[in-house]
Amino acid sequence: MTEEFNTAKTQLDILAPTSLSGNAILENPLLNKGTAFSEEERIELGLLGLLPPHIESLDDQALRAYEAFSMFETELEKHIYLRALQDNNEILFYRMVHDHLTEMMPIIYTPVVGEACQKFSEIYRRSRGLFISYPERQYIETILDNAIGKNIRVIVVTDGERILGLGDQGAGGMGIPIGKLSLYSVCGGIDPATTLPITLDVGTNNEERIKDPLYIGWRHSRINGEQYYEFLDLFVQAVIRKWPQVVLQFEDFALIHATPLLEKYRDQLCTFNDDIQGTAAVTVGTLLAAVKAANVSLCEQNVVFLGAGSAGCGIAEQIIAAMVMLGLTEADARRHIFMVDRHGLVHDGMEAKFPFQQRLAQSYTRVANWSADSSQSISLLEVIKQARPAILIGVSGQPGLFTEEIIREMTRGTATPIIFPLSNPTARIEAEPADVIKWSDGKALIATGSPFSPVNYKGQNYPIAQCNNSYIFPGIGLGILASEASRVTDGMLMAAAIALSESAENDTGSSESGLLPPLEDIRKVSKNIALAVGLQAQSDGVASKTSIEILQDKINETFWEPNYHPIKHQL
Ligand SMILES: NC(=O)c1ccc[n+]([C@@H]2O[C@H](COP(=O)([O-])OP(=O)(O)OC[C@H]3O[C@@H](n4cnc5c(N)ncnc54)[C@H](O)[C@@H]3O)[C@@H](O)[C@H]2O)c1
Ligand SMILES: O=C(O)C[C@H](O)C(=O)O
Ligand SMILES: [Mg+2]
Repeated sequence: MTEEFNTAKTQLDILAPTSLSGNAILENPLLNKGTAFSEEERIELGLLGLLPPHIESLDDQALRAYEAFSMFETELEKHIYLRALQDNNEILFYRMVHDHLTEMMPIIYTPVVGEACQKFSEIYRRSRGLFISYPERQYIETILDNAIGKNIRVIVVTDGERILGLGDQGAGGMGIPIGKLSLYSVCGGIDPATTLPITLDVGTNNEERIKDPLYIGWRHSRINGEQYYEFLDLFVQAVIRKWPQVVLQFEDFALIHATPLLEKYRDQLCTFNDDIQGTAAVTVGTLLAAVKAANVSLCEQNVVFLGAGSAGCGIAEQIIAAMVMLGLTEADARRHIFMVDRHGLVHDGMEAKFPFQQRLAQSYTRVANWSADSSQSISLLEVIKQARPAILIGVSGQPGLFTEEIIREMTRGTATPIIFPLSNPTARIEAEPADVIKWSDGKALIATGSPFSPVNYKGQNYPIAQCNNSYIFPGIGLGILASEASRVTDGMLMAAAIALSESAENDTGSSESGLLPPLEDIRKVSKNIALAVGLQAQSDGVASKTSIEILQDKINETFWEPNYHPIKHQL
């Protein structure tokens, strides 16, 4: 056991002593240690006879649990097993995931969590987190009171409408907040007793789900418009009243709601939208590492996006901010960004639906003669031929759109094309890394949203970085808690991106993980991000000033590790 483990704090420090006894303890995943309860605890807590006599250590238990995990054949079965373990004994679950992060992260998170959301009703076993359904809106306060943890510091909330690239999964979307919060704990050291996954069940427009006799959600089409925003406001105001300091992360909301909700609430509490802002930070961080590896300047590159949605527009704005930070004027920076959506290049001669897309529209006079035919629609291929980008980012949720022709055209225009097909889960990716390597003859620098093994091409190994917001949000959460920041500023997100790129630089060359540091280092990376975020919060005036040393100590103190601690009984 490492020293880091021995000195770390656990949620049991906070929970123990307990007034519970007997089965009530074994039924509580935050308290249950199973066969690891000592003889003294078994006597004191009323557990005698409820457990087999041999007393085990956490390491012994982890060995058995890993054997059991390895016996399952499908990834979904492994997911169900790990989720059951989490609901039975959280410390054992976190120890397992911590010790086998590279193997288990894709099982509890992207991509397998996508299938788990689609089949959530079939595989449902036991309650976790809170479901707040529209018909129960008058009970919101009571529902929040019913949360198991009483000192909630981080909430991830979804309404299930845009689950990865899999669309509307209704109440099944709950898999996403559960998975994200597991990463907050294992990668960012956030005590699981202080986290809370929430699903706002506002109905679903997914016919398959509604017709499914096993569907666990409210069987009703989605509410929308004013009703929707009133319901969301009831929720957010109740959260502010109950936990005014909480970090509220919005996750996997549909395009029409994501930005308006962020704009409405970002000045009311400590909140951010992970798909817009977390994704932007991880992508800018990875891009900074990529341009360095390609030995080019970001400000001299054109950047083309496929998908002008929440993620695409969020990333684009942060690239513009990075270019401005590096010396361009904002107007010049905007000229480098080309957003291609369903109807081709977004330009001001067409009707762009949303203000956040309009802000990124190219001037039609500049691109008028780019169209291959007489229509005003300018395809991705035409944009690449004309704009000669070095960077291509896919956030369309549509598989296969980075075709051989597209990748070859990218390779024709630049020595080291930077190609990021970021759509999740794996089946939604714009192009498989192996194809991108082949079509670019090994020249492309690649990062994907879902995990991929290294590609072997002509005898050389090409590691594929996983540019997923999971590299960012655990560190942001840790930085906010440690610095007690009251808001999430744009500066804090940029600080997170820069800290990630610096961590990447320190690792590049030695790692198997390409442009980003290896997952095994994620906790160190999260601490670096947390420090940068906390310092930026202080400079932005949303956290009290301290010295770097004090902030660093606070981060280390806050950082939770999965260890057992003695539990005492209290009447
Ligand atoms: N890697 C990551 O960390 C990360 C983070 C966020 C989102 N994503 C992925 O990115 C994808 C999009 O997420 P989002 O939140 O932006 O969704 P969104 O619904 O807000 O945006 C998707 C956009 O793609 C456009 N689109 C659809 N079909 C298209 C086509 N054929 N050609 C061009 N554009 C098309 C849509 O019109 C929409 O504007 C999802 O698959 C999601 O899983 C990845
Ligand atoms: O959940 C992920 O894997 C990343 C991102 O938040 C997404 O919605 O795809
Ligand atoms: Mg998401």
